Amino acid sequence: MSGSSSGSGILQLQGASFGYADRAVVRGVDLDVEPGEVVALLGPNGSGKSTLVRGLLGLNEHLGGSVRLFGTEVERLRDRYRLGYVPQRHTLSASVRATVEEIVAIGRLPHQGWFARRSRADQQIVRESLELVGLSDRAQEDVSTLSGGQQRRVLIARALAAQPDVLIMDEPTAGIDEASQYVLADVLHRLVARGTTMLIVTHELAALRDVVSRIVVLTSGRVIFDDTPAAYAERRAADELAHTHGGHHHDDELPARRPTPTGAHGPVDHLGAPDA
Ligand SMILES: Nc1ncnc2c1ncn2[C@@H]1O[C@H](COP(=O)(O)OP(=O)(O)OP(=O)(O)O)[C@@H](O)[C@H]1O
Repeated sequence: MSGSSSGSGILQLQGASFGYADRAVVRGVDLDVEPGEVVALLGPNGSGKSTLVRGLLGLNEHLGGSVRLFGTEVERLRDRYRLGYVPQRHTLSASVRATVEEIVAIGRLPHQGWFARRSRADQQIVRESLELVGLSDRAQEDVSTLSGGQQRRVLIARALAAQPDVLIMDEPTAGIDEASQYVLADVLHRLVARGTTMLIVTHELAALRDVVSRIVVLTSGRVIFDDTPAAYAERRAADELAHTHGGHHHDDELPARRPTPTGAHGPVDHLGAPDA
């Protein structure tokens, strides 16, 4: 990860609202993300997860509150490459004729300029990015010959090649088979080991449960939960319990439902539900 920050935080949102034209979809969000945190952003369909992350990238309207990225007001941030973005459900079109390496090298453009040649250092960073996502052996292949999951990894490598200070991923595991989801989770583990700060929109928390250090839940555009995976598991267990017993009480069922106390990275068996 490159670059120094004028503030210690990566993302600092206070009462932040984002939306389209002047319709706020995400409202009053307070969120501080520190270096090294891996935050999963959960919520039902249409709750505003993509709107929030795309708002950070300046891809929709910032309608209120304060949004600071790396200590700088979002509107004044010049080095946009510091936010690495892997968009939702995006694969590389078959109409693009390019090798895996060429796609990843696009990530170096903010550093090298459009017309400059790639330096040895650029080439080394491209190689390292490919290695991190486990695609070194496919570098010279046409991207269109890769599977959906592999293409998703190419896009992660492209984002990493820009050496961002935070990696924002919108549903990195969506629409790919379960085996590929676990390969992707391995890639994310490697990034965690390097201290990469990540904000991951996901519905498939089960595949990422050992990766995330914090869970934020959005509902109808508002943050309704922000805590550790262990606290989230406890909350879900308590909700399930209330739901199961609602009104008529069966004492003999209680112990089976009691949440297990865990650490931040402890087992979080209840996290597999698709929506928060
Ligand atoms: N480009 C857009 N213009 C106008 N409204 C939009 C646009 N994109 C999304 N919305 C609206 O914003 C709301 C939140 O959508 P968003 O895609 O942020 O939710 P989400 O939580 O990411 O959903 P999903 O899990 O289905 O991806 C929805 O009502 C949606 O219709």
